Amino acid sequence: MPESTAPQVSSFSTTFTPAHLKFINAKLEKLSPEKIIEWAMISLPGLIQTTAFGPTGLVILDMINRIHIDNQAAANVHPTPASSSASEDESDDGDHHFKKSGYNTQRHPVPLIFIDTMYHFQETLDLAQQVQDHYNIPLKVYKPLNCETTADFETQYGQRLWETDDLSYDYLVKVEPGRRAYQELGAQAVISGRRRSQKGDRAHLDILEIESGTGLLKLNPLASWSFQQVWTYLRAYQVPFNALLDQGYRSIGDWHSTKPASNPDDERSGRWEGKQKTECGLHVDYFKMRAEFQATQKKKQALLASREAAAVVAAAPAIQA
Ligand SMILES: Nc1ncnc2c1ncn2[C@@H]1O[C@H](COP(=O)(O)OS(=O)(=O)O)[C@@H](OP(=O)(O)O)[C@H]1O
Repeated sequence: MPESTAPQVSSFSTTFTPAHLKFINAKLEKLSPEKIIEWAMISLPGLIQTTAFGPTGLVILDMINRIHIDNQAAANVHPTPASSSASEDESDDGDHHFKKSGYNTQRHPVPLIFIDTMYHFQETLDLAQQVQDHYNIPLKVYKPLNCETTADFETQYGQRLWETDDLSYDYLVKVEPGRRAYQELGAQAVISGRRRSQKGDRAHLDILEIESGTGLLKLNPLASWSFQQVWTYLRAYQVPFNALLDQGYRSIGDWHSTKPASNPDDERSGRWEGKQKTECGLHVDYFKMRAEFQATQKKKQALLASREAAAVVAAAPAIQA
C-alpha cells in the first residue's frame, strides 16, 4: 500500500489563529493577484506552486516570473543569460542582456510541481515541456509511487481503476504523489489555480487557507477572477496555453474524465460528466481521503483473502479424492 511518511506540520502556520487568518484574508481580498503573489513570495516560507497547466496556473506562473524580474531589476541584479557567449558578456553590460533576453533567462524562484497521473492528454504533456522552455524553469514531476509508465501503474492496480475504484484511483494518482512532493520539497505553502467562479466546492474559496491537521497553507491568488479575466491575461501576455482550449475544453484533467465544457456558464461541466463528483481529491481533507483509501484497501485485501480461502476449501475434496 503506497504510503508517504507522516505529513509534516508546517511550523510557520502554527502561529496563525483563525482570527489571524481572517485578518490576513480581509487584507488579501483588497489586493490584486500580482500583489497577493508578491506578498506570498516575500512572506511565506517554503512556497511552491502546484499546477496541471490549467489557464489559471499559467497566469500565476507568468505573474511570478514578472515579479521576479522586476525584483531582480530593482535590486540591480544582472543574471547571465543561458544562451549568451562569454565574448557577448564582455561587450554588453548585464543590464543589456537582462532587457534583451527577458524572463526566459531567469531562474524560477518558486518551485513548480506537476503531478503526472499517467492519464493526461498528450496536449497537456506537450504544454508542460513548452512552459519549461518558455520560462526556463525546472519542473518537478511527481508520479504514482513506483510507477514510471502507465503500464507500471496498470500492472500493479489493473486497467481502468477509475471505473472500479474511483477513490483509490484519485488517492494513488493525485493525492499521494502530491503529498510526497510537499514532503520532499519542505513545502509550507502551496499556490493552487482554484477560483470561485469554478463553482461547486470552490464557490466560497478563501484566498489563504490552512489545511487542518498539517497546517499547510494553501494560497489561491486568482480566487476572485472569472475565466474571461484569465483568458484576457493569457492573450495579452502571450502566455502558452493548452491546445485543447481552442477545442472547447475549459477545465482539463485526465483524458478519461474530461470533455469539452457542455455548459458555457460552467467551465468545469466537462469534468466527470454524468457523475456527482466535482473534485479529484487534491483539494479535499487529506486525512479523510487517506483514511478512506486505507479502509478500501483493507476491504479489498479481506475479500481477496476470503476468496483464496474459499478456493482452498473448494479444492480440498478434489485433493482428498
Ligand atoms: N496534475 C496536477 N498536478 C499539479 N497540480 C494540480 C494537478 N491537478 C490539479 N492541480 C492543482 O489544482 C488546481 C485546480 O485544478 P483543476 O481545476 O483541474 O481541478 S482538480 O484538482 O483536477 O480537481 C490546478 O490549477 P492550475 O494550476 O490552473 O492547473 C493546480 O493548482
